[in-house]
Amino acid sequence: MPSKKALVRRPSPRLAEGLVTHIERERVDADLAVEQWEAYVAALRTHGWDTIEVDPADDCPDSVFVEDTVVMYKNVALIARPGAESRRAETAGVEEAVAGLGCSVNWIWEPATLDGGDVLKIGDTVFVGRGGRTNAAGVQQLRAAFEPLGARVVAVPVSKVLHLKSAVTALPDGTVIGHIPKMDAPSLFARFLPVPEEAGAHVVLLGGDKLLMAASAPKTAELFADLGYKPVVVDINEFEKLEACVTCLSVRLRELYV
Ligand SMILES: NC(=O)NCCC[C@H](N)C(=O)O
Repeated sequence: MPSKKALVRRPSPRLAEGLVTHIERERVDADLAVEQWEAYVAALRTHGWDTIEVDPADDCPDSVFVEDTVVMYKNVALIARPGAESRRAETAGVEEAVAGLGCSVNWIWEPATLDGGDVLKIGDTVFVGRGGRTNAAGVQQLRAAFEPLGARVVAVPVSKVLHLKSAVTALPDGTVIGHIPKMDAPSLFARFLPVPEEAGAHVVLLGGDKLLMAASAPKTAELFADLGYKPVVVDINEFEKLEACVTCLSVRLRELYV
């Protein structure tokens, strides 16, 4: 049976010191952030995901954004090398967790940098954002890791947002969704649906027609409901203050046979 496991990582007590690059810093309420994180994890569990907590990395303010530390393709866990130096210590605990789950482990090596938030998989097509966090060597190493396994890696320029998935994700049928003002090259995506809000570009596929979305994208939730999907809405505004979105808070392991 394909797995329905998801990695998550409890917020660091230093969360409020997390990086901000494209937005103004706002005060983060650490207690509220923990409540929001717990509700996010509960939403995954309610929809059938077995959540696995990676050991916390309390000294790493951004460690809750576990998506950036590893990219899954089939049963291979490619350990990222975050573009921000302050985030590099996050990967050790994640490596331990995926190895413990029986994944084959591979690594992005210096001088390459790659953040998991830059990688969007749609079937065997793997889009990778080349931007502030992922460099050209990171794109090359991603290709070298996954193309022999059957992936087609497509590089996408990203300059207006932190990560590729800050601008685009995809619906269950593979339609790419994005907020055009935040995209460099919308024409790269063959089947594309523009959404009216920046946060509307972020969905986590929970299975079937259920889409996990942020409360900050009500118009897009309405649009998706009208298209026959079922939005499952969580408030993650304390994390949004740190330039994060719903995708960043988990890594789904969908192709482990356990
Ligand atoms: N995948 C993501 O979009 N991750 C968000 C990371 C936010 C964090 N403050 C950072 O700048 O690295």
